Amino acid sequence: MKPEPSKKTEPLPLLLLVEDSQTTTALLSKYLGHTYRLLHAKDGVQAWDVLEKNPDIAIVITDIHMPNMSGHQLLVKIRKSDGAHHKNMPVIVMTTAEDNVDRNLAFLNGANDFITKPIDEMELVARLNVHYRLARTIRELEASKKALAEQATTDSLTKLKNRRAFFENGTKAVALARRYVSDLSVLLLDIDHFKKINDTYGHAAGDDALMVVANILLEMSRTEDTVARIGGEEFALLLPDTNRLGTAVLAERIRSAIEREQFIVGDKIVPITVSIGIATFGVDPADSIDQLLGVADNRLYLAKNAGRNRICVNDEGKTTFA
Ligand SMILES: Nc1nc2c(ncn2[C@@H]2O[C@H](COP(=O)(O)OP(=O)(O)OP(=O)(O)O)[C@@H](O)[C@H]2O)c(=O)[nH]1
Repeated sequence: MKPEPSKKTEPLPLLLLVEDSQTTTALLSKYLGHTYRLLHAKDGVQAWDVLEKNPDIAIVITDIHMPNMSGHQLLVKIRKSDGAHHKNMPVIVMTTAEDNVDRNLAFLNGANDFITKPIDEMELVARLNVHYRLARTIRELEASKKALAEQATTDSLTKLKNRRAFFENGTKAVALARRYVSDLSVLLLDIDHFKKINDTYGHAAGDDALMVVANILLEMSRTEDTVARIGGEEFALLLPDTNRLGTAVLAERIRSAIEREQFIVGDKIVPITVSIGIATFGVDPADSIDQLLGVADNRLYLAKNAGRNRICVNDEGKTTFA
């Protein structure tokens, strides 16, 4: 009846027993000591303290009537807590067989199950195991859900945000900038003659070059910016609270940092340069993230046509606002 740990080396799960009677505590310790590592608290107040200090507690079994803080009050506190871990903790209450009022109240307060006193060892272990396994499965499902959501918005090569995440964040950012009349800019960057890097040094070297550019972009941006790879050798930055002057300064800083980077393939230093177009919401004729990126794309095209390795900040092909 042991709760099968998922790996052989995994320690026994941690169980918090909340009980003021020494006799019951001794009995349950005897029943459960082989299958769980036990922590003990004499009332709800102590139990809460132990829970706060031990985030790896996997399951709680609690008496109802205790001094200071009852099992009911403890349950309410657990279910109302901020951390998802406590909130979803399996809690089993101990009641007497005839105590259906307490039992029903415990369920209303968020208990997962109950066990009646006098306690039957087999039943106790079986019920604990069911709830332990269920909670573990839920945790695993939640972790894979989180990982899948992360994957859906991440570029697999550079680990930057992907095109989808850029447009999702961009749509929200445009709505915020419109509502609060705040600054919002985009910066669109394309590696120059990237095909030549691939053709001359191979696809793996091309991938390395993409990583180099990605890392420079991450280093030079703020945490609230979205840095995305939105195409093969095309990157876009979403810059909240950044006006067109600030964006032009950042664009030039990025261009020059990439130009200075010593990108080495084998024993050769391979120069990488980029062309950049920028656009600003509320200044340029754009009502949506698609249109904003469209304006930046036209300017990127102007930068390419003007000879590459340059930024373009307006429709006249200027490189600065000076
Ligand atoms: N290594 C590598 N290459 C890629 C990846 N995605 C797209 N590419 C290549 O990127 C190149 C893009 O070439 P082009 O669109 O002609 O542009 P370019 O050579 O950068 O020329 P300009 O943009 O005009 O300066 C193509 O050779 C694609 O095969 C990738 O993930 N890894």
